[in-house]
Amino acid sequence: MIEVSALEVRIGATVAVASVEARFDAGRLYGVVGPNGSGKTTLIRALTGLLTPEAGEVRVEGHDVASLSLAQRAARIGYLPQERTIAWDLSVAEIVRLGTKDGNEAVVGEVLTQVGLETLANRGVFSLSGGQRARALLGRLLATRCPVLLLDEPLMALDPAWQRQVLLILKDMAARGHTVIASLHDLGLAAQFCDAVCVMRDGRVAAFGAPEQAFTPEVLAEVFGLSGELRTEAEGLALHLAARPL
Ligand SMILES: Nc1ncnc2c1ncn2[C@@H]1O[C@H](COP(=O)(O)OP(=O)(O)OP(=O)(O)O)[C@@H](O)[C@H]1O
Repeated sequence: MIEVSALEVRIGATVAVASVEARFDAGRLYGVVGPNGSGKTTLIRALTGLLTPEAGEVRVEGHDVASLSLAQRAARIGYLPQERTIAWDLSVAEIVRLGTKDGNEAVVGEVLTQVGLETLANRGVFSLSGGQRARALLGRLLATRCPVLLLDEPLMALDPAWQRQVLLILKDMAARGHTVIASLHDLGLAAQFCDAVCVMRDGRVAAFGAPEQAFTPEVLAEVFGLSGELRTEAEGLALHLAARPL
């Protein structure tokens, strides 16, 4: 569980996150959404403790994240950064193994299957496609088995089937009791898969709650500049957006 109170983060002269109050419960998948520059990455980095806030507090599993050592944070928080950089040409299995605490081969095998890379386990990551590399890094995160999983744009570079597959994996991790928070740009997928969404606008939380409560026509218009509505259909929630931005 993560509790955020009165959080303000400045980057240089920019107030990137302001007055954020939020609670992210274990066992749920949260989507952090918002236009470019609205503060999603900054919020996620503040939740990891990598950014020191100007004001406010982030409590992870009951502990002020700022008071935790790096090792204590690493035991509690798994983080997939937006930059998918890998410095060395390790094999896919070695990348996933880096996420485990003790090189647990059963976990490595399970995760390789989850991210669909079991047949590429021995391939060097430099020879992978962009989406395969993204899935290898996701595998490293999943292998941590940390109670809190923070993912910055985990669907970036993935094809439509894998975007859905990854959201199903994240839902499954939430069902296993993890607190899962992912920044997402696809509002339709966020509505379909997330238990709750945190809508960011200019560094502030514009709406927070179940997709059907947060994605109102007003929020879609005012925050995203889009005309649309969320409908409940046989398949679940479906977001219908007009082709043209407002
Ligand atoms: N290193 C930096 N120096 C100055 N300003 C920054 C820096 N990093 C971020 N910002 C500013 O902080 C604000 C929030 O940025 P952030 O990256 O958190 O947005 P975001 O919602 O993740 O955007 P995107 O959807 O484009 O990834 C923006 O106004 C951005 O320009």
